[in-house]
Amino acid sequence: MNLESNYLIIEMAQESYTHEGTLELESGEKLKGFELTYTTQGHLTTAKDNVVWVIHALTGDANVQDWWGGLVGEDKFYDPSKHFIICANLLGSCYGSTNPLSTNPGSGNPYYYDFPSLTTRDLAKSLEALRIHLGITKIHTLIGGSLGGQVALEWAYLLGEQVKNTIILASNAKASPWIIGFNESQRMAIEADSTWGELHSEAGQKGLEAARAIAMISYRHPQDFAMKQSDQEEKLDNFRISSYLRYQGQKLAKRFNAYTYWVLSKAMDSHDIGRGRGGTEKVLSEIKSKILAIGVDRDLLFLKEESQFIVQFAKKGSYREIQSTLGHDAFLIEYEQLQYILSSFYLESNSEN
Ligand SMILES: CC(=O)SCCNC(=O)CCNC(=O)[C@H](O)C(C)(C)COP(=O)(O)OP(=O)(O)OC[C@H]1O[C@@H](n2cnc3c(N)ncnc32)[C@H](O)[C@@H]1OP(=O)(O)O
Ligand SMILES: N[C@@H](CCO)C(=O)O
Repeated sequence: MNLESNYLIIEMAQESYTHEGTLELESGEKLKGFELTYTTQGHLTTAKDNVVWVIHALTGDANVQDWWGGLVGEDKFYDPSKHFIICANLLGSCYGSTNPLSTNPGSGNPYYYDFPSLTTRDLAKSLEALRIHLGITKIHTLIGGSLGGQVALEWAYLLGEQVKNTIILASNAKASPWIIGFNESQRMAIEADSTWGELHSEAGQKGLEAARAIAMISYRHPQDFAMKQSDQEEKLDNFRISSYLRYQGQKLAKRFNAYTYWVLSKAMDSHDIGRGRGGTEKVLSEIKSKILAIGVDRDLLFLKEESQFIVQFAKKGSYREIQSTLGHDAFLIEYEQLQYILSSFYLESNSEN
């Protein structure tokens, strides 16, 4: 794609990047080539200073407007008439990038259970390969929530001066035992599915439904369920929340697979920006970009204190908070607050320059 073109691209373009070389993974395993599907919107200025790179969460994809439409799009906060917006489907994810159902060049069959384990550092490394391929030398804003925030923080460390603003929503610098515990219980649900271990794309799908139901409890706050899922009539069984969680499980299983869920939830567990680099505090203090960490007051999964911890050690860090009964998922839904927080951050940031 020609990033220098003066032709104004407002429409979203979806492309695929093929990395021919071997990706050396943190585990010591190697991925012999990989593909990343990515989208771009808007056009790069001559000064190449308007790149907004968005990183999706666990089950998101490269079509950022589909899942963050209140923030990205025409006349929205990140507007393609001003910004050059890039979003790539994460390595391991099933929305067009190399994942466990892709063909293993070693065997000619899908990887299935032989797909290598990935860390957030590996995910950042694969995005770095795409950045180099696109010739992007400066990222104005790198932004992501949850798993996307973890990958963004990792990448911000690697990028050094090449990123100006890093915005981390409902995320952390190191996976907590609480998060790993939730993910482990979800993987146990997948393992308990008798089809898990079979060699086909549908293996573990019922387990995935249960995994999503468990996850939904961690993505929302009890107040949200009390408001939306309380039964009006007196009941002994068939509660509204039960139907909600079952529905959410089925909804995910229709668009996702258990293999990718396994790989990306493991990547989330692996997250520790300090590993092998002298510790979390040291690494946070070495990140060159400004960091805005946005916590959610009632996030029960990624606690707001974990966001506050990031800015406590970052050299140029600030913290803002979303107030929401939604809990963790608020970063995907509370657009008004997000716009206010982002506007005030850029205003403050620009006045310092
Ligand atoms: C191809 C793709 O989809 S790409 C990937 C899209 N997803 C992502 O990018 C990940 C990020 N997004 C998300 O996680 C989610 O979309 C969120 C958090 C933003 C919103 O979640 P939602 O499920 O839409 O919201 P919510 O929790 O309010 O649930 C609403 C759904 O539950 C249903 N529902 C609500 N209560 C009940 C109940 N008691 N029983 C059964 N169903 C119920 C609603 O009818 C609605 O169904 P619908 O999604 O078919 O319209
Ligand atoms: N609701 C998000 C996960 C929480 O970050 C998703 O499905 O990707």
